[in-house]
Amino acid sequence: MSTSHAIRHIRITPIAFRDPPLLNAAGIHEPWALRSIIEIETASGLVGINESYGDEPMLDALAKAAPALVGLSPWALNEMEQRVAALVAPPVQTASEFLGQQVSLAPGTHVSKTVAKVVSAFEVAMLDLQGQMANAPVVDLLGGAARCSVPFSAYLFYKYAEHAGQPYAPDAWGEALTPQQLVAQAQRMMGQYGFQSIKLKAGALPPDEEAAGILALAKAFPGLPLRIDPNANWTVETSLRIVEKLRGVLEYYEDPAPGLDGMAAVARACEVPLATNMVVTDFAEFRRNAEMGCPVKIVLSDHHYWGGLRATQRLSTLCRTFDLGLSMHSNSHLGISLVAMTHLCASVPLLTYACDTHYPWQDEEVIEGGRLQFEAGSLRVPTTPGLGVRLDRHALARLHDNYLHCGIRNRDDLGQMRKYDPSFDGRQPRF
Ligand SMILES: O=C([O-])[C@@H](O)[C@@H](O)[C@H](O)[C@@H](O)C(=O)[O-]
Ligand SMILES: [Mg+2]
Repeated sequence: MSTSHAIRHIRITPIAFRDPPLLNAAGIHEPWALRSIIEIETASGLVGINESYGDEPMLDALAKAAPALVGLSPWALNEMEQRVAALVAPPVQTASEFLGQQVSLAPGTHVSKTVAKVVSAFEVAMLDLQGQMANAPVVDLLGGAARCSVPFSAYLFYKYAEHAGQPYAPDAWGEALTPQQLVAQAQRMMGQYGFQSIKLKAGALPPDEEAAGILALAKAFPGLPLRIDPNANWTVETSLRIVEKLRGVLEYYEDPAPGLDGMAAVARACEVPLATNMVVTDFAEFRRNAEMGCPVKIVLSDHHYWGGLRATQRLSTLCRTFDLGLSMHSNSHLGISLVAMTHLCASVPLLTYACDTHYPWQDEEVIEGGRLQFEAGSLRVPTTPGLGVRLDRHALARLHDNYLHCGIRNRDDLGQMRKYDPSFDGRQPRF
């Protein structure tokens, strides 16, 4: 075997895993959630792994960018970023070309977001390789642990008992459409994971019903920090009316109204700090929030689309400079994403709130040893080299087979909701 650690081969494997019928502002989760598993292999036979989005545009972008890595050292993250940007982004136009066209190449547009996602997908796998080579956990490559475990929050959803068409047996969580069912869901999740704070995904039922849900949770879990996230499905007026009902109860108010202007209008009349994973999603949007006097006070980052673990560390420095809070957003994911997030959060001194995770909603895994174990709502930061988790190849083959047969290639919560209610129009803000 060669002693060179140059990157020789990149494998991208799309997978699908069971996902419950969770309601949100867009509609409802489909029976299968998609992810991609990234493997970067060196000439010496080491394999660095990662997990990212698995929709078709992401798979196309990963495939387009993968050749850029061949021959690179796993340490060459800056070079990787440049090569990926050159392959995924179109060539930069001159000012005169730009002025003559109706196109926007400003940061924050679709292309720069795609570059950030691809860079992140490769960066984490390269950090995993670096850790194996240096015999150090990823958190040490990021400057060392500021905490030895990372707190997560219970992430509650309104949900149906089963998927339309019943593609497999119903999940164990049952229906949650009333305050009582929501409290039962929370009790079950807290009992299993020991979380110390609660987030409710809102924007699905009429807002007063969702406010009643939060008030029932406040009564059932006195003193526990609570958050609500309607994903911008409420008007400014509704947002202000509901936050008044929830006076004294919320830790923060996540994306109540659409757009940074909508959030600013809510912020002007509301004392609860606003958090977002919708209107500050890249550095250009961060700048706009700062220029507006920071109506958003808490940035919910996500290394999968902010450009990786190091980019999120840079974001944390900015948050500290502007006196903003920082925590983490989540989508349906498995253990590799969770462990990458854990290394990152351990390395960021400024982590002001427990992070989101969809993990309790998944019952499948792609890593050896099965599901990661929480202690009192927190995950211990691995101390073994790299990410500290390895691919279970049998599980990978099974989840890839799910992908081949599930028939889903892009997430479509709106289309899925129309299977239950053909008149559902997905209009936003709906309330
Ligand atoms: O999984 C969902 O339904 C969530 O609504 C997700 O898509 C959001 O991106 C996310 O969890 C959020 O906090 O907005
Ligand atoms: Mg959110």
